[in-house]
Amino acid sequence: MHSAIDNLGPEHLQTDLWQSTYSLAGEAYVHAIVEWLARHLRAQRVMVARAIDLPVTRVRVVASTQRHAPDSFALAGTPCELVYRGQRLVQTSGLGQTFPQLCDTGSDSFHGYPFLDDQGQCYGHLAMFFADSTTLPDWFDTLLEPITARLGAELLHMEQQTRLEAAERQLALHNRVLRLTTQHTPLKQVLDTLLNGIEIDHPGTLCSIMALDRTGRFLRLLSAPSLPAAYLAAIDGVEIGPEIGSCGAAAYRRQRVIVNDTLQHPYWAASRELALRFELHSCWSQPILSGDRVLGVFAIYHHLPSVAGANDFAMIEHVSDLVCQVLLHHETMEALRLKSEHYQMLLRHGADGTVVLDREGRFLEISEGFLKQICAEGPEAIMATRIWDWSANLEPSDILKILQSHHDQPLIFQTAMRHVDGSLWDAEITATAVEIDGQSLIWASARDITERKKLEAALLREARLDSLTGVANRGNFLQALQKEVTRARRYPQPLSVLMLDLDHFKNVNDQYGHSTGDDVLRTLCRESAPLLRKEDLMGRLGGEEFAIMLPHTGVEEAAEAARRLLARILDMSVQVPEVHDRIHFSCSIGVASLAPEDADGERLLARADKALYQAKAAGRGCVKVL
Ligand SMILES: Nc1nc2c(ncn2[C@@H]2O[C@H](COP(=O)(O)OP(=O)(O)OP(=O)(O)O)[C@@H](O)[C@H]2O)c(=O)[nH]1
Repeated sequence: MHSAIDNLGPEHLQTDLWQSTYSLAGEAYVHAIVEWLARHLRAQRVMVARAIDLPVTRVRVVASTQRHAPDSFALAGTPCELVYRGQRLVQTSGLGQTFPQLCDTGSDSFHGYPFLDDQGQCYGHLAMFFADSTTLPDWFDTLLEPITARLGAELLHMEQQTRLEAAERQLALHNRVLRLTTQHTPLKQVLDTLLNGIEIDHPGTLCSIMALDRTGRFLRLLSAPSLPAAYLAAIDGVEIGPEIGSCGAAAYRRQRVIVNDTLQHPYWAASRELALRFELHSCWSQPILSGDRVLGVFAIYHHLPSVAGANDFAMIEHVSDLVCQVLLHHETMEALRLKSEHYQMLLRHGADGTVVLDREGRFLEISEGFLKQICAEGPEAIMATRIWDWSANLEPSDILKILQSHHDQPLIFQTAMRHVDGSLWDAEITATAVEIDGQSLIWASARDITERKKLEAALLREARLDSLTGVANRGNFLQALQKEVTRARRYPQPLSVLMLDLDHFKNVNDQYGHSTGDDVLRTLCRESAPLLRKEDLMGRLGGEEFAIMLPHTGVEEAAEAARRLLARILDMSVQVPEVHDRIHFSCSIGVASLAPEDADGERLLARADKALYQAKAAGRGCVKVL
């Protein structure tokens, strides 16, 4: 059967076409042509479509006379598939037999016209379906030629327009994501924004981003705004491997893994149930790489099996590059944040007090530890002071010298510091020159060494004193005597020494016990002390033998002092616990004064010892002078 236009002349049609479309362009023109053809040819269905991607497997319907026509359809098994080989296709009858999937449509005849680009590649087509077998007259082909050329041009223009708009949207999204990233927006929010934008721009897609964890073995979910929560729970923490789904495999292989049909692909063998349950029939995964390092995986899912084309690959690569930048930025910021938190923690909670000072001694930072050390309640009042307000023994000029000197190594020194109430504490200061933000500053830590100092002093004292009696020990006494001999010679000044030895002390020990003997030694020293001047020094030379150094004292004076001391000693007594009685004791004393022939202190001491020997020989309990 011929078509309805046989009754209309080409001139009439040409005029009608011009009237129907002269003011139209773009999509409106395409729609008008489709309607015009359907009306005049009494076609069952007229449609214009364009290729979605290359190679062409699906086409998008741009205009159709069929109500509720799908947005797009797969070419396989349709007469349109043949048009995309680049040639006009006319089947005047028997369409249902040639293309069984069209049986139900009631179409018997098909006329298809390809739109070809410069390389002869078909990028769109015009299709007309007729319920009856239909042949179009040759003159109609001539009439149609400029129409198909214009349709093709409009399609190209629309395509460019669409691409331009998509590129603008992509750029806007890209900028938005980067802006959010630099504004320190939480990572999930940045990635959600990106994936939402992609899903709006690519209807039917569901996106996800997963990060490879520290072990490099497991993927952790970062963002997937549209995928079902139960599915996400199932894949969060998935281990990577050469054939573990799309994402696990992409991360492991460091290559894009495109699974067009999850129910068929071997990588999804173990997850088929999951894919079925959530109707996820395709999954394209792209590893997010920074050099050799895998940061994570970007994935796009579809509810239908979907073949990825060149445009999809370009988009996937663009998105994963962007995500890579976002993740690296986040990683850097996170590392900085941690570092700064560690420093703040050290500054706040370190046992040592820490301050940051400028080179003029002003406080820039004060740690909790330092506030505790100076017993201050808060930093406010302290910030207004200068570091030397807290030093007890350094002048501001000394401190300025330290602050302004250029030292490569930390400067460590001990100094006395003040508490807020003015009392003192000992500090060991470590001052380090640091460069912060281009400014040359001093980072100083103060350790409270008050207790350590006390301990050191006690140890020093112990090392110089006799542990039983508390008077100077032999070494300390001899050292002091030697010093005094030197001084007495230089100025010159008299100097005398008493040698003192308890009489029959062995008997005390034997009779009353060693502890009573100790008590006698302690009593002797303790009760002799008030008789000595500040500059005098008593020392225990050993056992029950003592010496007393009397600076600025001549022999007569010394003998007098010895006699006074002896009289006092004879009065001394100690309690003997067992006998409930006190016992007395006596001693002998030898006196010698520094003479020109005394080579040193020991020599002087030897002469006093000689005098002591004489006192013992003279019956004890007396003073002898040499
Ligand atoms: N309790 C006590 N006894 C000491 C200590 N050091 C030495 N002695 C005793 O002092 C006594 C000294 O005895 P001797 O050297 O015989 O002298 P002495 O008995 O005092 O006799 P003369 O010096 O000759 O009067 C000994 O019994 C020592 O054990 C001490 O730290 N504590």
